[in-house]
Amino acid sequence: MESTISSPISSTKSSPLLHSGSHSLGSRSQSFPSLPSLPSVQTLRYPSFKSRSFLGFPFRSRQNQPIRSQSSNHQPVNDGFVLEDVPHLTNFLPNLPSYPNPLKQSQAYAVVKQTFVSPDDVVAQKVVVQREGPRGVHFRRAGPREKVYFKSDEVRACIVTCGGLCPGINTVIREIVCGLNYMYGVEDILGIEGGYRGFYSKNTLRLTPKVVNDIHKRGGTFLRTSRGGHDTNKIVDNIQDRGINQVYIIGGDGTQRGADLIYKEVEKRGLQVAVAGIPKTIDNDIAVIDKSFGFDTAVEEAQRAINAAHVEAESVDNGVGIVKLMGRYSGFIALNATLASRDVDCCLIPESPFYLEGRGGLFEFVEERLKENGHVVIVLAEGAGQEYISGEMNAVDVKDASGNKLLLDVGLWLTQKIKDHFTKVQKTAINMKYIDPTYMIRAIPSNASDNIYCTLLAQSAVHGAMAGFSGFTVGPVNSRHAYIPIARVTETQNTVKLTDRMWARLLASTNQPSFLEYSEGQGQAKEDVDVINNNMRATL
Ligand SMILES: Nc1ncnc2c1ncn2[C@@H]1O[C@H](COP(=O)(O)OP(=O)(O)OP(=O)(O)O)[C@@H](O)[C@H]1O
Ligand SMILES: O=P(O)(O)OC[C@H]1O[C@](O)(CO)[C@@H](O)[C@@H]1O
Ligand SMILES: [Mg+2]
Repeated sequence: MESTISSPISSTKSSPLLHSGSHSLGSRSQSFPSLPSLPSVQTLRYPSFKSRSFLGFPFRSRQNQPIRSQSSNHQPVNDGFVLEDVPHLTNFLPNLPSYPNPLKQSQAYAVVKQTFVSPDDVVAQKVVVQREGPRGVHFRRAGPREKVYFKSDEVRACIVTCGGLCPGINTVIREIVCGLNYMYGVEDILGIEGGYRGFYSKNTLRLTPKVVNDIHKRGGTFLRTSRGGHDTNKIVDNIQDRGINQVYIIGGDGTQRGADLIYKEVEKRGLQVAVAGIPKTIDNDIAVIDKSFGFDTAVEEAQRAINAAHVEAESVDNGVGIVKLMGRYSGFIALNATLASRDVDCCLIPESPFYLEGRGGLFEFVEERLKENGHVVIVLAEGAGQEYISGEMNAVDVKDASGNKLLLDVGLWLTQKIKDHFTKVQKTAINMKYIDPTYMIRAIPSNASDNIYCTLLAQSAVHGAMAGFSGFTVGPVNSRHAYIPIARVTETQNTVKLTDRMWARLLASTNQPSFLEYSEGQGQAKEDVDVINNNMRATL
């Protein structure tokens, strides 16, 4: 079992260096077999010196000298190291046998200098650090391990895809199948059809490299998908009944929550089942990882819609082009598409409340741009301005089968508002072109760089499962693939931080209003401004 990172503290059973940390991960309460008496925590803080020498991270300054503390005792500045580790099957199956990794014999890895990831390799969550600051949170580096905990001919793997579509799902499916087969000689791979409910309501598909050979060229998911239908007990019963021992779960935050429950139930039942999550979401709202797959493809596709809106708007008098993009709670697609395009005058996202009337409002801005350029292009994320629309329409909350709030159409609402303002208030005719490419940007196949990214994710997930890790999500953290505890990626949602430089870059690029200005009597309701300010505070 890969326990080397843990071993320096194995002799310090009651060490204060062990802590449950701010990310104490609830029920993941098993210790590693080599550390039978460790407290039931997974988040470990290491002693500065031990961790430094043991982990082989000589802490060096730019002159290649060990960095010394400014303070009196000249200890190397190397404390505050935290490993947020993922569970391993041997946590609850301590006698599980291990085997040499068959990759040793693989022709693909024949000339690789270092076939296996060192058990000591970790990935830092923060790469911008202060010289004297704590070393911070780390995750296990993803990749093949020297030992595996499954015999290839005893593996029965399954793959399931849940939630909304996203470019690249088929590439991930393909590469899990090919990775298992070509790297580890696994032949028994099942596709679960139609999301979580497919475990107990549908027959399985047999997946081979031949069956999945071409699927990456198509959008969507070869296995189909669904929302709702997560019944942990029924799913795990089914996993058990079918003799499945590796479960690959591709999906967004909801799916990963479901995967965590599956892992916990598997652990409770003491099953030798590796549960691996592969994060998928077009909204890029999954925490910890750098970026979700398919996001770049979607942003690229969004350019076509923005370009069309711009061409239409600039070809007529007083042309107003509006493009609605996906982004339920996070405006990353709109933000990135705007920054990439340069044709956008204003970008509206859920994280940044806006207002229409009065000084600093959207109407005033549109009027100015029309005067200046004769046309204006607005990009908005579907989750933007929801509070205003539902307030005006007295809308009741409607949810989808997974419990996600169904959004009101902000694109249509804004289109109407702008039209009304110009015809009724300004008495000016405008030429409105509204484009809604929301599903078009996620239903396409992934581009080249997303395809490569998907391949890495799939192979990392396969290596992790074969190595006996379970209850993990794989993903890039500062460009290095890591195994992250599932609960860690679902505890928060990744959103655009208005206080980060990226949003400032966008404002600097479009020169749009920040909607933070309020002047009494200018039409903007005081309550709306309070909402804006509260939201701003929340992002700080
Ligand atoms: N808290 C939860 N616990 C267990 N299962 C969940 C939970 N939330 C969602 N699920 C299940 O996960 C699946 C997908 O969830 P959801 O529809 O929210 O999409 P998602 O995975 O978040 O992806 P996306 O939001 O990118 O479309 C559904 O089958 C749903 O039942
Ligand atoms: O596929 P559905 O159920 O229409 O859901 C659409 C939602 O899914 C997402 O694409 C996330 O997967 C959101 O951007 C969007 O709000
Ligand atoms: Mg989701």
